[in-house]
Amino acid sequence: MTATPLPGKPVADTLLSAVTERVRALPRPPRLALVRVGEDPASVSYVRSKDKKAGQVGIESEVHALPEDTSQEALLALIARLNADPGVSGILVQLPLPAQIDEAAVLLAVDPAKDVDGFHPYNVAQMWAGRARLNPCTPAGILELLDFYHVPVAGQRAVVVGRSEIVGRPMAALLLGRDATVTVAHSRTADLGAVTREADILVVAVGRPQFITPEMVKPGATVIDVGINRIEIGGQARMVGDVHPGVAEVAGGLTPVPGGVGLMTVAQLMANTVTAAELLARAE
Ligand SMILES: NC(=O)C1=CN([C@@H]2O[C@H](COP(=O)(O)OP(=O)(O)OC[C@H]3O[C@@H](n4cnc5c(N)ncnc54)[C@H](OP(=O)(O)O)[C@@H]3O)[C@@H](O)[C@H]2O)C=CC1
Ligand SMILES: Nc1nc(=O)c2c([nH]1)NC[C@@H]1CN(c3ccc(C(=O)N[C@@H](CCC(=O)O)C(=O)O)cc3)C=[N+]21
Repeated sequence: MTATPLPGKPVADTLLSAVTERVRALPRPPRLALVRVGEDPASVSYVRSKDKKAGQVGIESEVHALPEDTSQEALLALIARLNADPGVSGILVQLPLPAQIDEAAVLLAVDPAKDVDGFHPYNVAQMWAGRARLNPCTPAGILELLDFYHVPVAGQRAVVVGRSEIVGRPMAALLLGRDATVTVAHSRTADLGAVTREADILVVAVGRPQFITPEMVKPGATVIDVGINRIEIGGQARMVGDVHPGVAEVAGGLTPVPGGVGLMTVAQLMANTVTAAELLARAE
Protein backbone atom coordinates (compact mmCIF):
# COMPACT_ATOMS: atom_id res chain seq x y z
CA MET A 1 0.00 0.00 0.00
CA THR A 2 1.15 3.53 -0.66
CA ALA A 3 -0.22 6.45 1.30
CA THR A 4 -2.27 9.08 -0.50
CA PRO A 5 -0.18 12.26 -0.56
CA LEU A 6 -1.92 15.15 1.21
CA PRO A 7 -0.30 18.27 -0.26
CA GLY A 8 -1.00 21.62 1.36
CA LYS A 9 -1.15 23.65 -1.84
CA PRO A 10 -4.74 22.99 -3.01
CA VAL A 11 -6.00 23.44 0.56
CA ALA A 12 -4.02 26.66 1.09
CA ASP A 13 -5.16 28.01 -2.30
CA THR A 14 -8.81 27.35 -1.43
CA LEU A 15 -8.42 29.02 1.97
CA LEU A 16 -6.54 31.99 0.44
CA SER A 17 -9.17 32.63 -2.22
CA ALA A 18 -11.84 32.77 0.50
CA VAL A 19 -9.59 35.18 2.41
CA THR A 20 -9.22 37.40 -0.68
CA GLU A 21 -13.03 37.63 -0.95
CA ARG A 22 -13.38 38.52 2.74
CA VAL A 23 -10.69 41.20 2.41
CA ARG A 24 -12.63 42.79 -0.48
CA ALA A 25 -15.78 42.93 1.64
CA LEU A 26 -14.08 45.02 4.35
CA PRO A 27 -14.27 48.84 4.40
CA ARG A 28 -10.44 48.99 4.30
CA PRO A 29 -7.67 46.41 3.95
CA PRO A 30 -6.49 44.59 7.07
CA ARG A 31 -2.98 45.40 8.21
CA LEU A 32 -0.63 42.77 9.64
CA ALA A 33 2.35 43.80 11.78
CA LEU A 34 5.17 41.23 11.68
CA VAL A 35 7.74 41.64 14.45
CA ARG A 36 11.07 39.87 14.33
CA VAL A 37 14.03 40.22 16.72
CA GLY A 38 17.49 39.24 15.46
CA GLU A 39 18.63 37.59 12.25
CA ASP A 40 17.94 33.86 12.72
CA PRO A 41 17.86 32.72 9.05
CA ALA A 42 14.73 30.56 9.49
CA SER A 43 12.86 33.45 11.15
CA VAL A 44 13.99 35.86 8.43
CA SER A 45 12.71 33.49 5.75
CA TYR A 46 9.36 32.75 7.49
CA VAL A 47 8.65 36.44 8.09
CA ARG A 48 9.49 37.20 4.47
CA SER A 49 7.07 34.54 3.21
CA LYS A 50 4.27 35.79 5.52
CA ASP A 51 4.88 39.36 4.30
CA LYS A 52 4.77 38.25 0.67
CA LYS A 53 1.63 36.13 1.08
CA ALA A 54 -0.18 39.03 2.76
CA GLY A 55 0.42 41.19 -0.33
CA GLN A 56 -0.99 38.45 -2.57
CA VAL A 57 -4.36 38.42 -0.77
CA GLY A 58 -4.75 42.19 -0.35
CA ILE A 59 -3.58 42.39 3.26
CA GLU A 60 -1.22 45.28 4.03
CA SER A 61 1.80 44.24 6.05
CA GLU A 62 4.64 45.94 7.85
CA VAL A 63 7.80 44.18 9.03
CA HIS A 64 9.46 45.43 12.21
CA ALA A 65 12.97 43.94 12.22
CA LEU A 66 14.65 44.72 15.54
CA PRO A 67 18.33 44.09 16.38
CA GLU A 68 19.37 40.93 18.26
CA ASP A 69 20.22 42.96 21.42
CA THR A 70 16.78 44.63 21.66
CA SER A 71 15.67 44.99 25.29
CA GLN A 72 12.40 43.57 26.53
CA GLU A 73 11.34 47.15 27.33
CA ALA A 74 11.85 48.29 23.75
CA LEU A 75 9.92 45.31 22.36
CA LEU A 76 7.04 45.90 24.80
CA ALA A 77 6.99 49.59 23.78
CA LEU A 78 6.62 48.60 20.11
CA ILE A 79 3.81 46.17 20.95
CA ALA A 80 2.01 48.88 22.96
CA ARG A 81 2.22 51.18 19.95
CA LEU A 82 0.85 48.50 17.59
CA ASN A 83 -1.95 47.66 20.07
CA ALA A 84 -2.98 51.33 20.14
CA ASP A 85 -2.79 51.84 16.36
CA PRO A 86 -6.35 51.48 15.00
CA GLY A 87 -4.92 50.78 11.53
CA VAL A 88 -3.21 47.58 12.72
CA SER A 89 -5.57 44.56 12.75
CA GLY A 90 -3.07 41.78 13.54
CA ILE A 91 0.24 41.46 15.40
CA LEU A 92 2.64 38.52 15.12
CA VAL A 93 5.86 38.31 17.13
CA GLN A 94 8.04 35.67 15.48
CA LEU A 95 9.35 33.04 17.91
CA PRO A 96 11.83 32.10 19.30
CA LEU A 97 12.98 35.37 20.87
CA PRO A 98 16.55 36.05 22.10
CA ALA A 99 17.38 34.97 25.66
CA GLN A 100 17.19 38.45 27.26
CA ILE A 101 13.48 38.63 26.39
CA ASP A 102 10.78 36.88 28.44
CA GLU A 103 8.56 35.24 25.83
CA ALA A 104 5.56 34.86 28.14
CA ALA A 105 5.61 38.58 29.01
CA VAL A 106 5.64 39.46 25.31
CA LEU A 107 2.74 37.15 24.42
CA LEU A 108 0.76 38.60 27.33
CA ALA A 109 1.34 42.15 26.03
CA VAL A 110 -0.29 41.60 22.61
CA ASP A 111 -3.92 42.77 22.51
CA PRO A 112 -5.90 39.47 22.43
CA ALA A 113 -8.14 40.94 19.69
CA LYS A 114 -5.06 41.40 17.45
CA ASP A 115 -3.34 38.15 18.48
CA VAL A 116 -3.36 36.42 15.08
CA ASP A 117 -1.04 33.67 16.44
CA GLY A 118 -3.57 32.77 19.13
CA PHE A 119 -0.79 32.66 21.76
CA HIS A 120 -2.17 35.15 24.33
CA PRO A 121 -3.24 33.35 27.54
CA TYR A 122 -6.80 34.64 27.07
CA ASN A 123 -7.00 33.08 23.61
CA VAL A 124 -5.34 29.88 24.86
CA ALA A 125 -8.03 29.57 27.54
CA GLN A 126 -10.80 30.28 25.01
CA MET A 127 -9.34 27.61 22.75
CA TRP A 128 -9.31 24.94 25.47
CA ALA A 129 -12.89 25.93 26.32
CA GLY A 130 -13.74 25.37 22.63
CA ARG A 131 -14.79 28.91 21.78
CA ALA A 132 -11.76 30.81 20.44
CA ARG A 133 -12.06 32.99 17.38
CA LEU A 134 -8.29 33.14 16.79
CA ASN A 135 -6.68 29.70 16.94
CA PRO A 136 -2.93 29.02 16.49
CA CYS A 137 -2.11 28.87 12.79
CA THR A 138 -0.34 25.52 12.43
CA PRO A 139 -2.95 23.39 14.26
CA ALA A 140 -5.88 25.33 12.76
CA GLY A 141 -4.32 24.86 9.30
CA ILE A 142 -3.97 21.12 9.95
CA LEU A 143 -7.71 20.86 10.71
CA GLU A 144 -8.43 22.67 7.41
CA LEU A 145 -6.24 20.10 5.67
CA LEU A 146 -7.97 17.11 7.32
CA ASP A 147 -11.38 18.55 6.36
CA PHE A 148 -10.32 19.25 2.76
CA TYR A 149 -9.25 15.62 2.30
CA HIS A 150 -12.38 14.33 4.10
CA VAL A 151 -10.43 12.66 6.89
CA PRO A 152 -12.94 11.92 9.67
CA VAL A 153 -11.97 13.38 13.05
CA ALA A 154 -14.93 12.89 15.43
CA GLY A 155 -14.66 9.64 17.34
CA GLN A 156 -11.20 8.87 15.93
CA ARG A 157 -8.10 8.11 17.99
CA ALA A 158 -5.69 11.04 17.54
CA VAL A 159 -2.12 10.99 18.85
CA VAL A 160 -0.07 14.20 18.91
CA VAL A 161 3.68 13.70 19.36
CA GLY A 162 5.12 16.90 20.88
CA ARG A 163 3.67 19.26 23.50
CA SER A 164 5.03 22.68 22.55
CA GLU A 165 2.92 25.78 23.11
CA ILE A 166 2.95 26.60 19.40
CA VAL A 167 2.05 23.19 17.91
CA GLY A 168 1.51 20.15 20.14
CA ARG A 169 -0.70 21.56 22.90
CA PRO A 170 -2.99 23.65 20.67
CA MET A 171 -3.26 20.72 18.23
CA ALA A 172 -4.52 18.53 21.08
CA ALA A 173 -7.04 21.22 22.12
CA LEU A 174 -8.44 21.64 18.60
CA LEU A 175 -8.70 17.88 17.97
CA LEU A 176 -10.52 17.52 21.28
CA GLY A 177 -12.83 20.33 20.20
CA ARG A 178 -13.62 18.25 17.09
CA ASP A 179 -14.52 15.22 19.22
CA ALA A 180 -11.41 13.13 18.59
CA THR A 181 -10.08 10.96 21.43
CA VAL A 182 -6.73 12.62 22.01
CA THR A 183 -3.41 11.43 23.44
CA VAL A 184 -0.40 13.76 23.77
CA ALA A 185 3.01 12.04 23.70
CA HIS A 186 6.39 13.65 24.47
CA SER A 187 10.01 12.87 25.34
CA ARG A 188 9.02 11.14 28.61
CA THR A 189 6.39 8.90 27.03
CA ALA A 190 7.06 5.21 27.74
CA ASP A 191 6.90 2.87 24.72
CA LEU A 192 6.16 5.64 22.22
CA GLY A 193 5.67 3.18 19.34
CA ALA A 194 2.84 1.41 21.16
CA VAL A 195 1.14 4.77 21.69
CA THR A 196 1.57 6.03 18.12
CA ARG A 197 0.35 2.69 16.71
CA GLU A 198 -3.04 3.38 18.32
CA ALA A 199 -3.54 6.49 16.19
CA ASP A 200 -6.01 6.86 13.34
CA ILE A 201 -4.65 10.41 13.03
CA LEU A 202 -0.99 10.88 13.97
CA VAL A 203 0.34 14.45 14.20
CA VAL A 204 4.11 14.67 14.60
CA ALA A 205 5.78 17.88 15.87
CA VAL A 206 9.05 16.79 17.42
CA GLY A 207 11.80 18.53 15.45
CA ARG A 208 13.90 15.41 14.80
CA PRO A 209 14.56 14.32 11.21
CA GLN A 210 12.69 11.16 10.15
CA PHE A 211 11.91 10.30 13.77
CA ILE A 212 8.67 8.36 13.16
CA THR A 213 9.44 5.04 11.46
CA PRO A 214 7.04 2.67 9.65
CA GLU A 215 6.65 0.22 12.56
CA MET A 216 5.32 3.08 14.73
CA VAL A 217 2.31 3.63 12.46
CA LYS A 218 -1.02 1.80 12.27
CA PRO A 219 -1.72 0.60 8.71
CA GLY A 220 -4.05 3.07 6.99
CA ALA A 221 -3.54 5.90 9.50
CA THR A 222 -3.44 9.55 8.42
CA VAL A 223 -0.01 10.99 9.26
CA ILE A 224 0.56 14.75 9.54
CA ASP A 225 4.24 15.71 9.44
CA VAL A 226 4.80 19.12 11.03
CA GLY A 227 8.59 18.85 11.25
CA ILE A 228 10.90 21.19 9.36
CA ASN A 229 14.49 19.97 9.66
CA ARG A 230 17.31 21.35 7.56
CA ILE A 231 19.95 18.70 7.09
CA GLU A 232 22.85 17.99 4.75
CA ILE A 233 22.87 14.87 2.61
CA GLY A 234 25.98 14.37 0.47
CA GLY A 235 26.91 18.06 0.84
CA GLN A 236 23.41 19.05 -0.32
CA ALA A 237 21.16 21.13 1.96
CA ARG A 238 17.76 19.43 2.24
CA MET A 239 14.56 19.99 4.19
CA VAL A 240 13.05 16.86 5.75
CA GLY A 241 10.18 16.25 8.11
CA ASP A 242 9.86 14.32 11.38
CA VAL A 243 8.43 11.30 9.54
CA HIS A 244 10.56 8.68 7.79
CA PRO A 245 9.75 8.31 4.06
CA GLY A 246 9.13 4.57 4.63
CA VAL A 247 5.95 5.50 6.51
CA ALA A 248 4.36 6.08 3.08
CA GLU A 249 4.29 2.25 2.71
CA VAL A 250 2.09 1.87 5.80
CA ALA A 251 0.01 5.03 6.22
CA GLY A 252 -3.27 5.75 4.46
CA GLY A 253 -2.42 9.44 3.97
CA LEU A 254 0.74 11.48 4.51
CA THR A 255 1.57 15.17 4.26
CA PRO A 256 4.78 16.06 2.36
CA VAL A 257 7.66 18.22 3.65
CA PRO A 258 8.08 20.75 2.19
CA GLY A 259 4.70 21.51 0.64
CA GLY A 260 2.48 20.27 3.46
CA VAL A 261 1.70 21.81 6.82
CA GLY A 262 4.03 24.82 6.33
CA LEU A 263 1.84 26.17 3.53
CA MET A 264 -1.22 25.79 5.77
CA THR A 265 0.44 27.73 8.58
CA VAL A 266 0.97 30.76 6.36
CA ALA A 267 -2.51 30.54 4.78
CA GLN A 268 -4.17 30.25 8.19
CA LEU A 269 -2.28 33.34 9.37
CA MET A 270 -3.95 35.28 6.55
CA ALA A 271 -7.34 33.84 7.57
CA ASN A 272 -6.73 34.86 11.20
CA THR A 273 -5.70 38.37 10.11
CA VAL A 274 -8.91 38.91 8.17
CA THR A 275 -10.92 37.46 11.09
CA ALA A 276 -9.27 39.98 13.45
CA ALA A 277 -10.02 42.81 10.99
CA GLU A 278 -13.67 41.72 10.71
CA LEU A 279 -14.03 41.68 14.50
CA LEU A 280 -12.42 45.13 14.73
CA ALA A 281 -14.69 46.54 11.96
CA ARG A 282 -17.77 45.13 13.73
CA ALA A 283 -16.70 46.71 17.04
CA GLU A 284 -16.42 50.18 15.47
N1 LIG B 1 5.27 23.44 9.40
C1 LIG B 1 5.04 24.42 10.26
O1 LIG B 1 4.26 25.30 9.99
C2 LIG B 1 5.73 24.43 11.56
C3 LIG B 1 6.74 23.54 11.77
N2 LIG B 1 7.38 23.47 12.97
C4 LIG B 1 8.38 22.41 13.14
O2 LIG B 1 7.80 21.38 13.93
C5 LIG B 1 8.78 20.77 14.76
C6 LIG B 1 8.36 20.90 16.21
O3 LIG B 1 8.27 22.26 16.55
P1 LIG B 1 7.94 22.77 18.04
O4 LIG B 1 6.68 22.14 18.48
O5 LIG B 1 8.08 24.22 18.02
O6 LIG B 1 9.21 22.09 18.78
P2 LIG B 1 9.68 22.05 20.32
O7 LIG B 1 11.12 21.77 20.25
O8 LIG B 1 9.17 23.23 21.05
O9 LIG B 1 8.91 20.77 20.89
C7 LIG B 1 9.28 19.47 20.51
C8 LIG B 1 8.43 18.48 21.26
O10 LIG B 1 8.85 17.18 20.86
C9 LIG B 1 9.05 16.39 22.00
N3 LIG B 1 10.12 15.42 21.81
C10 LIG B 1 11.44 15.66 21.65
N4 LIG B 1 12.13 14.51 21.56
C11 LIG B 1 11.22 13.51 21.66
C12 LIG B 1 11.32 12.10 21.67
N5 LIG B 1 12.49 11.48 21.54
N6 LIG B 1 10.19 11.39 21.81
C13 LIG B 1 9.00 12.01 21.95
N7 LIG B 1 8.84 13.34 21.95
C14 LIG B 1 9.95 14.08 21.82
C15 LIG B 1 9.42 17.34 23.12
O11 LIG B 1 9.10 16.72 24.35
P3 LIG B 1 9.33 17.44 25.79
O12 LIG B 1 8.22 18.44 25.93
O13 LIG B 1 9.23 16.31 26.76
O14 LIG B 1 10.68 18.07 25.72
C16 LIG B 1 8.57 18.55 22.78
O15 LIG B 1 7.31 18.49 23.40
C17 LIG B 1 10.08 21.47 14.41
O16 LIG B 1 10.72 20.72 13.39
C18 LIG B 1 9.64 22.81 13.86
O17 LIG B 1 10.57 23.37 12.97
C19 LIG B 1 7.01 24.30 14.02
C20 LIG B 1 6.02 25.23 13.84
C21 LIG B 1 5.31 25.39 12.59
N1 LIG C 1 5.03 33.63 16.38
C1 LIG C 1 5.29 32.61 15.56
N2 LIG C 1 4.30 32.15 14.74
C2 LIG C 1 4.54 31.12 13.89
O1 LIG C 1 3.64 30.69 13.15
C3 LIG C 1 5.85 30.53 13.86
C4 LIG C 1 6.84 31.04 14.72
N3 LIG C 1 6.52 32.08 15.56
N4 LIG C 1 8.07 30.50 14.75
C5 LIG C 1 8.47 29.43 13.87
C6 LIG C 1 7.31 28.59 13.37
C7 LIG C 1 7.59 27.89 12.06
N5 LIG C 1 6.63 28.38 11.11
C8 LIG C 1 6.56 28.06 9.76
C9 LIG C 1 5.97 28.89 8.83
C10 LIG C 1 5.99 28.60 7.48
C11 LIG C 1 6.59 27.46 7.01
C12 LIG C 1 6.60 27.20 5.54
O2 LIG C 1 6.22 28.04 4.74
N6 LIG C 1 7.06 26.03 5.06
C13 LIG C 1 7.10 25.72 3.67
C14 LIG C 1 8.41 26.10 3.01
C15 LIG C 1 9.57 26.31 3.93
C16 LIG C 1 10.80 26.91 3.28
O3 LIG C 1 10.93 26.88 2.04
O4 LIG C 1 11.63 27.44 4.05
C17 LIG C 1 6.83 24.23 3.51
O5 LIG C 1 6.85 23.51 4.51
O6 LIG C 1 6.59 23.82 2.39
C18 LIG C 1 7.16 26.60 7.92
C19 LIG C 1 7.14 26.89 9.28
C20 LIG C 1 5.86 29.32 11.73
N7 LIG C 1 6.19 29.49 13.00
